[in-house]
Formats: sequence, C-alpha cells, structure tokens
Amino acid sequence: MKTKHLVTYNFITIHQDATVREVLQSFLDYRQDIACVVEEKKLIGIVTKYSLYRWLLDHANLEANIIHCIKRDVVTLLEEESVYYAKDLLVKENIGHAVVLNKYEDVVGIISKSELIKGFISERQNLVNRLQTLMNNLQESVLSVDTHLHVTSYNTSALTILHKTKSELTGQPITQTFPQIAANLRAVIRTKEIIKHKRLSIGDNTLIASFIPLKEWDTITGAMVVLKDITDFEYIADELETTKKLENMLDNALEVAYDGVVMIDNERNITKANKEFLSLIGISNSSSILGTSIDTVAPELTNHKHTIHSEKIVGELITIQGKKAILTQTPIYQDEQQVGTIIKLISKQLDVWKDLLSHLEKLEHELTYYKESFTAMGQHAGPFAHIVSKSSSMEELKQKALIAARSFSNILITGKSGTGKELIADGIHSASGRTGKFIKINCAAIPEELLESEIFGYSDGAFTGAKKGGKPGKFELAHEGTLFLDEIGDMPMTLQAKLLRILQEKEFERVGGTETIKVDTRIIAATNQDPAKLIAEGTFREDLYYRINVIQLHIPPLSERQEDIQLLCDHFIKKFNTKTNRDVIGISQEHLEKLLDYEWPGNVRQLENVLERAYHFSTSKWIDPEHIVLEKSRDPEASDTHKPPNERLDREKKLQETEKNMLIQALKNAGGNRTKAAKLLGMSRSSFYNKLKKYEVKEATQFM
Ligand SMILES: Nc1ncnc2c1ncn2[C@@H]1O[C@H](COP(=O)(O)OP(=O)(O)OP(=O)(O)O)[C@@H](O)[C@H]1O
Repeated sequence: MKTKHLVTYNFITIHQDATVREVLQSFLDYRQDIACVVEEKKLIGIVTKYSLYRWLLDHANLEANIIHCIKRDVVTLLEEESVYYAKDLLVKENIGHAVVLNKYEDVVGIISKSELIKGFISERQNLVNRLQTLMNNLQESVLSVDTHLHVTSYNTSALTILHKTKSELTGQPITQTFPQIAANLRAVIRTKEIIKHKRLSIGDNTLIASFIPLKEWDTITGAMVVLKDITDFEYIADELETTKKLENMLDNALEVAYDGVVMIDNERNITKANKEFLSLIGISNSSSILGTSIDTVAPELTNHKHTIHSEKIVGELITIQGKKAILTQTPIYQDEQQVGTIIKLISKQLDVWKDLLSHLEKLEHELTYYKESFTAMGQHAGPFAHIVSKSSSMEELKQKALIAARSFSNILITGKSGTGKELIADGIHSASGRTGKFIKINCAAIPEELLESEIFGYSDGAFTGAKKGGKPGKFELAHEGTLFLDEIGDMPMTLQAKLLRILQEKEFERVGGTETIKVDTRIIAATNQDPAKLIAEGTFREDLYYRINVIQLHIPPLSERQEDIQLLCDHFIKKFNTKTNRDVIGISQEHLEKLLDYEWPGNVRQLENVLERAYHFSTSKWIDPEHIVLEKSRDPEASDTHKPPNERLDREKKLQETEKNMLIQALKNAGGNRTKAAKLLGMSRSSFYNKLKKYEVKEATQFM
C-alpha cells in the first residue's frame, strides 16, 4: 500500500496573506486541524490549530496575518512512498500529520496518523481474508490449536481429511479425537521447535504432517499442523515400483533373447531395442536410436511399412544389412488400443535352423518309410519285404508269389525289363523252404554255343578247352534249390527240347557225358517278351511253355503303379545314403511330379539309375531336380492301340530309330562297354544285347 492510498485530498490550502480569523473559520468549516500554506501549488509551510491557539493567547488579534503562525520546516512525503515509510516517519518525527507531495513537489494532500491506522486495519483485514482464502484453497490441510490444544482455526481441506464438521472442530480439544496429532502439537508448543514430515495414519489414509509453533511477540500462543494426504502417492509409488520392476524384467528378457527385438510406438519411433538388434544394424548403443524413426534406423524394414504397424506377421524373410532374417511382428495393445509394435528378427544361425528342419524332415521321411516297410512286412511274408511297393497290383502279386513259393510247381514270371522279376524269383526261393541254392542264368546274355554247357554242365574232355574233370551245370548247382532261367524267351530251340525233357523226367546228362544225373531243381523262368507272341512266331515251344507256365506271375510296368514311385525313391535314396554315408533327404513333392508323369520304359531299374545319377550330382540335402535326367523316348514296346494303323506304324518306326540311336549313343558314351551302356539306359544286360541284335548294331569295339 502506498501513501497516496491513505491521503486526505480534502484538505485546507491558504495563502500566506490570510488572517487568523479566516484560517480559524476554515478549520471550523472543514473540521480540520491543519492547513497548508501554498503559493502556486508549492508548499510554503503549515498552520496548525495549536499554533493559532498559541498566537491568540499571546496577541488576541484575530485580524492579524497568519504569517507569524506558519511552521516552515514541514515534514513532507511523496505520494508514491509506502505507508510503512509514512508510519515510520510520523512515529520518528512524533507528528500527527505529514504533507503529501507529488513527483513535481506540488501539494496533493495530507496524511494523518488516524488515516494510517485505518489503512493498516483494513490492510490487516485484507490479509486475514486472503490468508483464509489461501488456506481454504490449499491442497494441504491446516489446523491450529491454542496452548491447551483447543482448535482455533482450520481450513476446509482439514475438515475433509479429518472427517469432521466445523462444529466438531471449532474450539474443541483434539487430545481424544486425534491423539497422534495432539502429541506432536504438544511437543512443538513445549520445545518451540518445528517437527517436519512426520508420517501418520488416520483411518485408511496415510498422512505426512509438519508441526509448527505459533508465536505472538515471542510468546507461544499455540501450534499449527500442516497435513498432506499421501495415500494416492503411495499407491502410485507402489505402481511405479512395480512398473519399474517389470520394465527391468522386460529389459533383461530382451537382452537374453537370442533374436533381435525392437519395439516401436504408433509414430514408428523406437522405444526399445536389444543388443542383438543393435548388432544387426551395426550400432553399439541404444541411446542413439531411442526415439528415432525405425525407417531411418533400419530402412530395410520400410518395405514392410504397410504391414509393420497393425498386422501380425509371422516368419517373413527379409534382408537387413545384407543379412537374411526372419521377421515376426506383433502389435501391442493396451485397453484395446494399439500402443505400438514389437518386431522380432531371427538372423542368427539360420543355417542351423535350416539344417535342423531338413533333418526333421528327413526323420519324418524315414519314419514314414519304416512305417510303410513295417506295415508291408506285417502284411506279407518276410521274403518279399525287400520288394518295395504299396500298389494293390504289387501287393496282390506278392500274396500270389507267397502261395506259389509254397507249392512245388514251376513258375513263369512275366513283365517288362526292370520290373523286378528276379527280385520276385529270389523271394519265391526264400519263401519256398528249399534247402538248395538260388541259381540264376540269363539265357540272353550267354552266347548260344556256351549256354547248353552252362545249364547242363559238361563232362571231362567234352570239348577242347573244357575243364579237367568236367563242370557241373546250373541245374546241378541248383539241386534242391531253385534255378532261375531269366529271358527264357531267348533260349535256343534245341535247348528248349532238352529243358522240356528234364522238366518231365527230372534227369539229364552233362554235355559230352553219359552218366544220367537226377536232380530235384525247381524252375522259375522269366521273360520280358510276350510268350504267346513267341509261340506264334515259332521261337518258343508251346509244350515247354505249358510245362513252365504252371503258375504265372505278371509284374505290371512301373507306369501302371505310380503309387510305388515315391516309396521306391525313398528306398533307393536310403540305400545310397547307407553306401555313401551322406544324409540326402529325398525328392521334394514338387519335383516328384516330374517322376510320376514319366513313362519309365526301363521301369524300376531305370528309376534306380536315374536317381543314382541325380544323387551323386546333387550337392544339397535334397535331390536337385536339374540332375534328374529323363530320356525323352517311349518304350517302343508300349502299345499305342488308339492310333490309326498307318500312324502307328510310322510312329513305331520313328521310335525304333530313336531307340537304335540311343543304343549307339549309349555305347559311345560307355566307350564300347555294353554293361555300362545298358546301365546308362537303365536296361538289363540281356535286354540291351537283344536290342543290339534286333537293330543290328555293329561290333561294340567300334565305339571304343
Ligand atoms: N519293387 C522293388 N523294390 C525294390 N527294388 C526293386 C523293385 N523292383 C525292382 N527293383 C530293383 O530294380 C532292379 C531291376 O530289378 P530286376 O533285375 O529284378 O528286374 P527284372 O524284371 O528281372 O529285369 P530284367 O528283365 O531286365 O532282367 C534291381 O536293382 C532291383 O533290385
């Protein structure tokens, strides 16, 4: 407050020519005790009631000029001075009034002690009001007591926190109601010392209280307590503590994670990143990227921007800093609102994963293979367990072969080259229980002049160059066993007659011998030609055919039992793995189609050869499809009955030409070696020889 606020502007100004009477009259009119003598607004001095009294007592002249009553050393004040300064000045000078001047030193008014007192009283009231307002609006609760601990004042917050009404508090002692507060207030009154931040419990609330002594002129008149409810803070602090702990746990979990993990907010700014992620992007410290856009930090992820926010992505392959990584992302939700996204990048040891997966796949394959083999073994007799198949035609055939094996009849096995005739014959022998050996002879592979002695043996000196003491033939060797006459359709007619005799009489003589040899040999014959056609062409004896064909087993070509192909592939690859100690898994489903669509003129043998080649050339865990080389020819023997005769003949001619060229090419590639050339084409040696004969391919030596 300034002096100008308490100035009396309604004051008496007089000229120094004024008389005592005039001035006294003004005092009476204005009920004032002082008049300012001014000249052009400037103060000359003052005339007070007492100075006039004194003049009148001495001179008793009302008409005298007041000049003699003027007090010239007047205490003045500037209107901008504070009222405190004004008060101090009046006290110091021991005067009741002071003249107030403006900044131009013009007289503006008078300030009196009584005005000052009124001003201070109203100022005090203002302060009290402001204090009360302040107290009522404080968040803290305030309560004061006198020295007897009776409540003298409080604010509204105190009523709330202490759960009391005004009448329950005003003037009431608090010793009973709030003993904790009372004890501390008592201590403060006694010691006159402040007690700060004391933790108290009132009801369910936790409070922090400060106790302050109240003094008046150095005398303790009571004490005050300031209370702050920290129940909510404590709860928040607990929450914060828990959140902090959780965050620590999360940080630790992220650090131990094997994969790169980065979290972004809805603005795509990074909120967290673990070490693995930092090493992926080539940064050592996360502080440099926190709060930065992921698009700046890892632009490789920008391609996935459209998906990176709200979508869940599992296992997308990306390249980051030149390294392959698998990206998985999950949006983070809070109260059903997305608050960010967590992105996981698996880049470490992807090869290990790949190997692990292929290993698993391989194990699965093996399991399937063994399951199927096991089922096959369970369903069929052991002797045929090595014949891999699941087609119904082959399953029936194996059943039939088992029955045939237990009989004593001769058996004729028909089927195209490479279908597994020898395999079946061998199985029949094993299942037959015959104690002798399984002896095989290929009638097409042995020159005609040697075949007889091979089958029947020869006696000492039978021909020039014959072994001394003679040599037993296959018939004798297969005594009490089985003689497998492969390619019987190629047996010369002379031998066919001799064979017929043995089959009827069970005895024979060696070539050049006279001794009759009795044998108990079971015959299993096989041919890849059509016996009826051979008989019709006159190259095969009908009577022999009936002798042999007691039981006929026909093996269907591989193209008619596609279901067996995958099983056979697995079987052969496993076989190769065992031989080479490699771990090739097999052929992927997609490339298997190529094998299923093929006609397989060389049947299972060709399949095995094709796979063997591809196996050796493949460098990965899977058979590389580019190494699966399938000849583009068809089996010339395969019928084409739905075509018109002319077209069929043309086609047959073309096929024969192609086949002849293939034979020549194979011989060239094999350096003239017929066995190798036959293998290259996936044919048996005997079929290969037959075809050479058929197409009159000249001496093999010319291909060397
Ligand atoms: N079902 C099968 N399971 C396993 N291997 C088979 C099967 N069929 C054939 N093979 C294999 O295919 C190859 C040819 O079989 P096999 O020699 O028995 O046929 P083939 O019909 O006698 O042939 P050819 O008439 O040319 O003499 C052999 O290596 C044999 O082990």
